[in-house]
Amino acid sequence: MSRGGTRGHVRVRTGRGRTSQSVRWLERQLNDPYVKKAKAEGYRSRAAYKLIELDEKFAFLKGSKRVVDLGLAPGGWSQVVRRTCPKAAVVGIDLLPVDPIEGVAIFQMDFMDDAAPDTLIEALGGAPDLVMSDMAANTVGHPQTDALRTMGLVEAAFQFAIETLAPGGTFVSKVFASGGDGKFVAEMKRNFATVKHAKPPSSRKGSVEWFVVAQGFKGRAEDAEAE
Ligand SMILES: C[S@@+](CC[C@H](N)C(=O)[O-])C[C@H]1O[C@@H](n2cnc3c(N)ncnc32)[C@H](O)[C@@H]1O
Repeated sequence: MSRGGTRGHVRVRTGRGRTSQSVRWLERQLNDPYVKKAKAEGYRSRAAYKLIELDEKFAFLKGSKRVVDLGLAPGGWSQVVRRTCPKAAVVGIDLLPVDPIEGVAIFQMDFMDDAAPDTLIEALGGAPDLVMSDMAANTVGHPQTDALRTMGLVEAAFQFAIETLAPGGTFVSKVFASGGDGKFVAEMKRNFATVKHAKPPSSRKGSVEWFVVAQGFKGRAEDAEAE
């Protein structure tokens, strides 16, 4: 390993001078200021700063009482929620195992499993006021397929949000490119008072990820009829 260039960036060299994909990933991690910041501040992932920056812009975390974290591994977003709202009940789900986080009920299961929504809501003990999804499908290296697979997760997360959120609640989700087709955006606008897209500074420029922040859930018609 040697230091190259005038900025003191770490360069990782492979034996034959060929830079493999994993070496490029390692080089990027070593040089990433958000990775260093996360380590210094005790966050498990640089992703934590995406939520922090979105909250600085849209102010949805403070006052949250029940929060769902979809695709939580390794746990940066849940840590941010717990630090901002220490009294909030938080439930998270991921395909991967996650080390315990105080105050967070963690489920290792597929969110697409039919039992997932009820499992999460039962553990939360009531309607969430914030549903967050940072889920991303494993990439297969074909950009259009990768985007479609992740948008499938986004749509499932959105469906879950509108079926479970308390009125006035917030849905925050990673989306690919500009956030799906016009029909999907229209559906979000029909259900929330405001729908905004943002790319926080910590989201890598080369990444096609964006975030949608939908605030002021209008509630379900059937709930209004039941009152
Ligand atoms: C970008 S990471 C989340 C990072 C996290 N927000 C943090 O702050 O540490 C995306 C996660 O989505 C999870 N994921 C993808 N598909 C899923 C599914 N069907 N059910 C549950 N989790 C899923 C992946 O396993 C991965 O851990």
